[in-house]
Amino acid sequence: MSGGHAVEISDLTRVYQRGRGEPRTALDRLSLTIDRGEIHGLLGPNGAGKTTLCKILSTVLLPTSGTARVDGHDVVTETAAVRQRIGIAFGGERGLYGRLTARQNLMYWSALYRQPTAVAKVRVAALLERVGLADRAGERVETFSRGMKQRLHLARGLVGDPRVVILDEPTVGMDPVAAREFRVLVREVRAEGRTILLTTHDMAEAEAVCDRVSLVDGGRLVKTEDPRTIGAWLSTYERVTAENVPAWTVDVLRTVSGVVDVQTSPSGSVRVETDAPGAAGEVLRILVDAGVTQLSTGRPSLEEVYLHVVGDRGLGIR
Ligand SMILES: Nc1ncnc2c1ncn2[C@@H]1O[C@H](COP(=O)(O)OP(=O)(O)OP(=O)(O)O)[C@@H](O)[C@H]1O
Repeated sequence: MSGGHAVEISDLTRVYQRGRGEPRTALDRLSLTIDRGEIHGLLGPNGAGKTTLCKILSTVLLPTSGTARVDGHDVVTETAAVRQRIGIAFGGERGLYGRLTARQNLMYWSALYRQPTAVAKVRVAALLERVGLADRAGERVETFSRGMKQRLHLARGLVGDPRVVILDEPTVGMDPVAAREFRVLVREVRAEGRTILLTTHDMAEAEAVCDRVSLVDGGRLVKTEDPRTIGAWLSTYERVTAENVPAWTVDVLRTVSGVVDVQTSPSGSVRVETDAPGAAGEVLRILVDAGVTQLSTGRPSLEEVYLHVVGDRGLGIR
């Protein structure tokens, strides 16, 4: 094992140039370090640059400028060393052969890693056990549930015994129980001493599984946070909706500390967003004092909180 961090990204920039069209900057001087044995979340909306970063780290795409190192090895000048150390598992159907069995899929990947068949057989059996698919190993992958396919993806990512595992949107489309089981598995993979980079656009997932989370937007690193901070953001955001609110009360609500947005409709209904503890309580008190009787409170969605944090620029969140 080399010294330093598991992943070191410095001023990484990637510009896509399509024909004569406008160049598109997918990564913009992004710097980030990931410690060994860490589960690092990369959280961002569609088009933030997450997949581009994963592709550069796995040596299938060249950066325009800047550097990235995996386990001390440069992704551009030491591709062979990086490929030996990195495993990648995509979400969805990409890269799995539905008409082959789970075991055959993994044997195929082992062959790509040039593992001798006898060694591969032992390793594949252990991996299928590891991800809870040993009893379904001989079945065609097309019969698998979404969660089972994803566990097979993870096993595929582990075929080369990598130091760093990249999981690109691993739980997209999974039901909540399967997603929770998958996160347990991810933690077990970390417990084996591996480092995990997990991309997601789901704040709750980032909070549930990651040791640290980096928010990316428009190819830039917005900030790296402890996931508990994200949990705190979620719990401080509250929304109050009310009907038949007098106009003068709306003006008062706008002055309350912790109120970040007040939306009104012609019918007299009002929606107030708050981002500080106690602010929603103060809003309710003002409304009740003004004689408003139709009131409700709730929490905004994770996506709305995310947009507030990175700045709402109309980015498409799934
Ligand atoms: N091959 C390409 N040619 C041109 N532009 C591209 C190409 N690949 C990605 N882009 C652009 O680069 C930006 C970042 O894309 P990227 O796929 O890395 O984002 P992402 O965060 O992974 O989003 P998603 O969650 O949708 O996959 C987007 O604006 C995208 O349109």
